[in-house]
Amino acid sequence: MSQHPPVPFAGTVRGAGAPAPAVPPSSAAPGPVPAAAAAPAHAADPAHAGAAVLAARGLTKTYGTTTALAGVDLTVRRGESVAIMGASGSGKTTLLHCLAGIVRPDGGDVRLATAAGDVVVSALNEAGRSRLRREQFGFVFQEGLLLPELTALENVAVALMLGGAARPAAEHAAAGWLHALGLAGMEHRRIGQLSGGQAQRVAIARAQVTGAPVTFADEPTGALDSATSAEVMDLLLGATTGTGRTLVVVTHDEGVAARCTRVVRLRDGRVVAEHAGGAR
Ligand SMILES: Nc1ncnc2c1ncn2[C@@H]1O[C@H](COP(=O)(O)OP(=O)(O)OP(=O)(O)O)[C@@H](O)[C@H]1O
Repeated sequence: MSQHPPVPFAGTVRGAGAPAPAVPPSSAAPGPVPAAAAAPAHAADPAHAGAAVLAARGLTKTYGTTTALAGVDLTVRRGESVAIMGASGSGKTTLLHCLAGIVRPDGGDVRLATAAGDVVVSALNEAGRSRLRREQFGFVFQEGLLLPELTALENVAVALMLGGAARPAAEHAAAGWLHALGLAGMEHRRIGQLSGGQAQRVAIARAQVTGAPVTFADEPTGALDSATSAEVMDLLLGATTGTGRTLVVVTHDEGVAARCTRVVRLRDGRVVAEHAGGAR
């Protein structure tokens, strides 16, 4: 994993307008619910439930002489939580990065269904993929994506501000998510002043505040103890599939996979098994 340079929020391409802040899940603790907030219309639309949101066909990726992906087909449906598992080096992170438009595959393609029509993610240039990542995807990684010099509130609000939202509206929406995820009172702490589990909650809030239909998580609980890990997974699932959105999670943890609706197992860059997870 350390060899990847994931920078999901890099780039300065601006969308046509500010993204609408998403509403925290209603089951979460009451809080200052963001005004005029709504997830994208298609995110929880029953008419779209179960429809393919991401489809990868024949994905290949090599690094020098190392084959990371050797022809992967994978369809992810709206509202699913898909766990990608496999031994170290089997290609999990590379697959996640290809699906999310962080790296371009050498061969095959990735298609994303959006409200505006299908997008061939793998055919976009870096600017297009950067914009897509900002508008369509949320990211919860084990490390490195929260900005340590910013507060929890600023880290969440920046996801909206990168899309053009005004600071007050972005901070209002961010506060709603932080409150919903149990971080009321910690809004103004810097990331280094939070525990690992609290920092992951900030990452979840940032991934959800834009209403992104698909969230990608890479070992989101890898650095957490088992009790905190269960809490973070509860919150991550509640914020994504709990509101009709979609989660793709790379994990070594069978406990995390058991919470998902589907498990995909990789070996040597190929899908070798696929089965329902415990959540189905
Ligand atoms: N940027 C890179 N440069 C060179 N080789 C790479 C790069 N990224 C990944 N690889 C190689 O591609 C293969 C797949 O890596 P990947 O990180 O996708 O595996 P993984 O299943 O996520 O592993 P882990 O569980 O250890 O994170 C590995 O052999 C890895 O060393």
